[in-house]
Amino acid sequence: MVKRRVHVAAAAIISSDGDKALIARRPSNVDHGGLWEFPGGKLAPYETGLEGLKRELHEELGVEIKRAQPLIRIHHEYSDKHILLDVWQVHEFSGEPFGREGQAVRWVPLDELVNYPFPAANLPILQAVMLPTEYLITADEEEDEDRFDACLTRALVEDEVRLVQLRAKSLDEAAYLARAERALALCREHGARLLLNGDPSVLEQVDADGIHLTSERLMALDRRPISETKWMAASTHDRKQLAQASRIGCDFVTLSPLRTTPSHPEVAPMGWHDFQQLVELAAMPVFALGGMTRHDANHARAVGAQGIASIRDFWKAPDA
Ligand SMILES: Nc1nc2c([nH]c(=O)n2[C@H]2C[C@H](O)[C@@H](COP(=O)(O)OP(=O)(O)OP(=O)(O)O)O2)c(=O)[nH]1
Ligand SMILES: [Mg+2]
Repeated sequence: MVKRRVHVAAAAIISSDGDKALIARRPSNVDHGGLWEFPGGKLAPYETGLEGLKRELHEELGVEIKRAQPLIRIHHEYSDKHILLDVWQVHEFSGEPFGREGQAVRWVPLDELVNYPFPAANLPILQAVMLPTEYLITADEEEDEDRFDACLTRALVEDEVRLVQLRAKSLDEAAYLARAERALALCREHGARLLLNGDPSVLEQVDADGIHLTSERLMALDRRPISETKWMAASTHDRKQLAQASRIGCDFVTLSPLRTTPSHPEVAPMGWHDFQQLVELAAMPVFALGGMTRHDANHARAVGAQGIASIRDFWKAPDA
């Protein structure tokens, strides 16, 4: 049997304070009935994703989209069909949403979305909704602890970074743990999440929000090494590593190098075209890495990425 291919546009509508998303309950008599969903529906012939989404949100909720940005595209095999979920983040709309088709509609705090039953294809959408567009990676060569704290604090306060990876391969274990505790305190103070780049067991010593695996660690694993209550990210560079990240259940990944960087001058950059092809295959949010700055975030989103990851663009002393 050739499976039907269905292209669906769906919306993560975010409240103006940025804290909640609007979800709806599917009627009990349709497929995935009774489960919660991001409002939207199937595209009509010749409609683009955004055109279809505008029509669906008008029909289902009575709202008009004013500003929207691509969030994530997910290909998912259901037993009877292949579905492409083309998800947009809606930042501005007019009208007061209500269930025009009689469906229940609810604003839910982002970190409570996981408590609602969604169709199987939706897991990466929940991760994408919870993640910011920028991922700071701390500078490895940083030796002075006061300067480290100052640089991290500046990025948290001035750049409003909310997702941080502590990468410090040159430190010995005791120094790394000490730096991790301080970084965690600073991140907590500013409402940011901290992932530790290292062996997963490091989470037993520092209660950070998750782990970031090197591509080498990623490829050596045969299952998820930490509980679902922590985040797990990984560094990837090609299709094989992306497939492995998906197999062991990474919540998100970085994909690099997009451009040539001073830290890896010998590695050939993939450029936006190849990057886009790889992201389309990925089953989780992907951050573009390698010569990226905040100015690249919109472009990264337009080709399907969650956003950008960078060391250099965020790592500056306060007076620099
Ligand atoms: N809208 C939406 N559909 C989802 C989500 N997750 C998911 O697997 N789906 C699936 C369920 C359906 O098979 C398909 C969407 O179809 P739909 O029933 O919303 O289509 P529609 O609004 O055009 O409704 P209809 O005119 O066909 O009745 O995508 C989601 O978060 N939102
Ligand atoms: Mg629908």
